[in-house]
Amino acid sequence: MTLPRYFALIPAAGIGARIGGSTPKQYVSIAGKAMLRHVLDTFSDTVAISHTFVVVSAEDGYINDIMAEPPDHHAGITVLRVGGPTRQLSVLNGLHAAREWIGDDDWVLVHDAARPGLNDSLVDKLIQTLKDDEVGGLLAVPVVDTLKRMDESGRVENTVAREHLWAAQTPQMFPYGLLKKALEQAAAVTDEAGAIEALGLKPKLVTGHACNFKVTLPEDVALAELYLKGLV
Ligand SMILES: Nc1ccn([C@@H]2O[C@H](COP(=O)(O)OP(=O)(O)OP(=O)(O)O)[C@@H](O)[C@H]2O)c(=O)n1
Ligand SMILES: C[C@](O)(CO)[C@H](O)COP(=O)(O)O
Repeated sequence: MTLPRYFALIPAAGIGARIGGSTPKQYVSIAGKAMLRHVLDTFSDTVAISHTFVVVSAEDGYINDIMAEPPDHHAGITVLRVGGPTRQLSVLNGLHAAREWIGDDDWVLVHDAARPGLNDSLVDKLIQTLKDDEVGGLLAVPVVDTLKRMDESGRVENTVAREHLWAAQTPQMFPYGLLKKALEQAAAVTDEAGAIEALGLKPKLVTGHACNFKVTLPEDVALAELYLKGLV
């Protein structure tokens, strides 16, 4: 019996509209290197990860420079120029493109290139927690703020009960065959777990960390810099 392997798949085909700027967000330099490079190095440094697939747009003009940078430990990385119009389609296109290398029972860890603060300890924690799980799961953090729903005039509609509410992070880790089927069948979802839930399954929540936040808005770059320089 062969043991399941663990593959990383990095959707990195966005344009970073909310952060602005001329450079796609995943290539913005933070603490001396591009966000995507931080992510690729984390998975390269994670012993359990057999190989990493990074999904970029067909016209991406940055990835070749990233892959050319030393140290040359990019042997375990394959660039897939199959990015789609949505994150969901970029991930699904990547799964299809990688089908020769990944078995249905192998695990796929999908991680946003926009979360450069991920570290190998969090990846190992996710793998160790889920490796015998029937479904898979995701890193997430419990909501600690009181949540308000806004009405059309910009005022509070109501307060949303925050008990049992968690903010999803990535990686989100599922068996290749299940994940591919779920994403093929799902209507528009903003994360892999949503597609799995649509099958009637319940992904497991694994506590992540604030350092693994998604760089989305301009002010997020400075915070990511602090984390990646070890200043917080
Ligand atoms: N069509 C898309 C859209 C997003 N992503 C990736 O999905 C991750 C999370 O998406 P997000 O933070 O929304 O990035 P962008 O879509 O680039 O940002 P924005 O929504 O502000 O344009 C990012 O690594 C992004 O590159 C992708 O691969 N393909
Ligand atoms: C996958 C994700 O990071 C989980 O919180 C989030 O859904 C991505 O959303 P985005 O709008 O594509 O950044």
